[in-house]
Amino acid sequence: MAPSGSLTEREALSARSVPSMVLSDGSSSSLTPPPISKFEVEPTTGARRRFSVRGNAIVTGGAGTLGLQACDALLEHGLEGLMIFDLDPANGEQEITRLRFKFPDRKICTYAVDITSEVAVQNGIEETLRQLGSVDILVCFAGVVGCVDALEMPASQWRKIIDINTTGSFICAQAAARQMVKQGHGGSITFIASISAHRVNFPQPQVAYNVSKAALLMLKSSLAAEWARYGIRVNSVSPGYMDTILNEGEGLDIHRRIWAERNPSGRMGSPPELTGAIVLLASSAGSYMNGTDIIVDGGATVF
Ligand SMILES: NC(=O)c1ccc[n+]([C@@H]2O[C@H](COP(=O)([O-])OP(=O)(O)OC[C@H]3O[C@@H](n4cnc5c(N)ncnc54)[C@H](O)[C@@H]3O)[C@@H](O)[C@H]2O)c1
Ligand SMILES: OC[C@@H](O)C(O)[C@H](O)CO
Repeated sequence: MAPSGSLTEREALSARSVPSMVLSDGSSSSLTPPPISKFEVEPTTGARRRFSVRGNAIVTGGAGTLGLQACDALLEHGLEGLMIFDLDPANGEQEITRLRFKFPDRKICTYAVDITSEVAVQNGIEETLRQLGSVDILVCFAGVVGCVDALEMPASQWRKIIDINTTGSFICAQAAARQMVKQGHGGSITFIASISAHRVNFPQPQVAYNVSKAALLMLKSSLAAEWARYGIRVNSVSPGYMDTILNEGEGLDIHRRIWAERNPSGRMGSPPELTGAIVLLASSAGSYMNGTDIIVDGGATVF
């Protein structure tokens, strides 16, 4: 507790002296710091839990394997309300019911939405506001993969992968950020890229997927630069090969062995192992993280 008459930490931060910058024409300009999100604890406040997640989140692809794990972890760390956007939320019905039992005091909603449609995403934002009252966090898991030799790939398949993984993530980020700007207390946006954004996959050909995820890294940096003035942080997480349905199926057994062998950790990742990075970026512990990418791959990209 601050002694009487002294400034509280937030007051001190708002009242901190604004540095003066001398411009090239000799005049001077004041640098106005962007607002600190009301959901983020100021860096020097030690008493509060640094990894607590506050406010309401939209998780796209939240009915998928990694998205569901992330929802669980965000709720575990204090998330107040959750809206899952997914093409088919029914796919995750059993797990979503389990989350409702595990966190009976939180509001957990779903909305069937194709993230490539601006109208559908905007309708989803409005439904989120009706159900939860605000949009403070967005995590974009919705994505698809396609393993096709580049010489054989029809342009329609290329377009579909780019449209969902890259353009769909942009549409969601733009709609959420517009709402965050209106609310006036910032927010956190996290894209799910991949090690495929950093390295070409081996042995499977995935040109469109690799390009779609690499584009997300530049999208993240560009939006981080544009939206920091509103207190909105934009980051990404790049998972390596995780043990999920996306990486199961006919012919993938040999791939799975190769992916494990080419990894210094000697194995694929388990879905909960991705959640630390997601919670960090959404929580007050990540309050100075903006425009960054966190690789969670067991070391696959060191080679
Ligand atoms: N599993 C991995 O090893 C791995 C590695 C790196 C990156 N990733 C990325 O993580 C994300 C999630 O992967 P996952 O393994 O959980 O896959 P998943 O298939 O289990 O989940 C993806 C979810 O996205 C939804 N979706 C697809 N298209 C959509 C659209 N147009 N609109 C709304 N929702 C849509 C699906 O219905 C599904 O629920 C993907 O973006 C994927 O590229 C996964
Ligand atoms: O790079 C790994 C992932 O992005 C993805 O799971 C994989 O490439 C799908 O086959």
